[in-house]
Amino acid sequence: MPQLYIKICGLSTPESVAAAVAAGADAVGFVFAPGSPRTVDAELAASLGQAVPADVETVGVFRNQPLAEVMDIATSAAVSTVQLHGDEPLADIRALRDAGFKTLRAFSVDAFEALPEAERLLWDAERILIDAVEPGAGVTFDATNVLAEPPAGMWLLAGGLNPGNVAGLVKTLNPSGVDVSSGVESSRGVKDNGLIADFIRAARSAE
Ligand SMILES: O=C(O)c1ccccc1NCC(=O)[C@H](O)[C@H](O)COP(=O)(O)O
Repeated sequence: MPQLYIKICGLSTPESVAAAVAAGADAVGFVFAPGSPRTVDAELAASLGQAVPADVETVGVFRNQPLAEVMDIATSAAVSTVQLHGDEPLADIRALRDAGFKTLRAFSVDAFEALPEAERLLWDAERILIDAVEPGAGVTFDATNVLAEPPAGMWLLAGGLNPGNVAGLVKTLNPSGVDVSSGVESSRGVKDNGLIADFIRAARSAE
């Protein structure tokens, strides 16, 4: 079975990027969606990304921004992967892949459950992330329905994960990976390097 994919999101300092890489993260996320306490600009992300080894993905997180703006920022920041966290269509994901980016499409659990069967089958071929309704808020959601009908392809679980609950949720829901932001912070938007290491250790203990 492939190793659990672990993404640490919302990084904005060289220290937290180094902590995530040293602890064995598979991906580090930079938020480009406006209005978040974690928002960084392309220049800062590009400089943070220089310390990231090639086998660790650098993920730019966007929400309902025009595709041209996403391409422009992702290119300037030199991220390997684009995560779309709004209502973006499959066509945007395909355009980004054609442009050379790896992709990750986030759905709130509500939006995922509301997808018509035919559309859900299309998304099964993509890497997707199932999140709480408000991204980056550290809130968990009722996973009963996800458990009843989990995505068939590669999918990450997010939403209120922390070092104390991640192992249990991985064992119960069996996602391909996990994504965390608030649960590894000492205060909103401020990463705690000890919690980052604790989270990755706890997640790996469930494999
Ligand atoms: O982190 C944000 O502030 C954010 C803002 C706008 C869109 C997406 C955002 N984060 C996306 C993530 O990938 C988070 O890691 C994910 O929502 C989990 O967050 P949390 O519940 O805080 O662990």
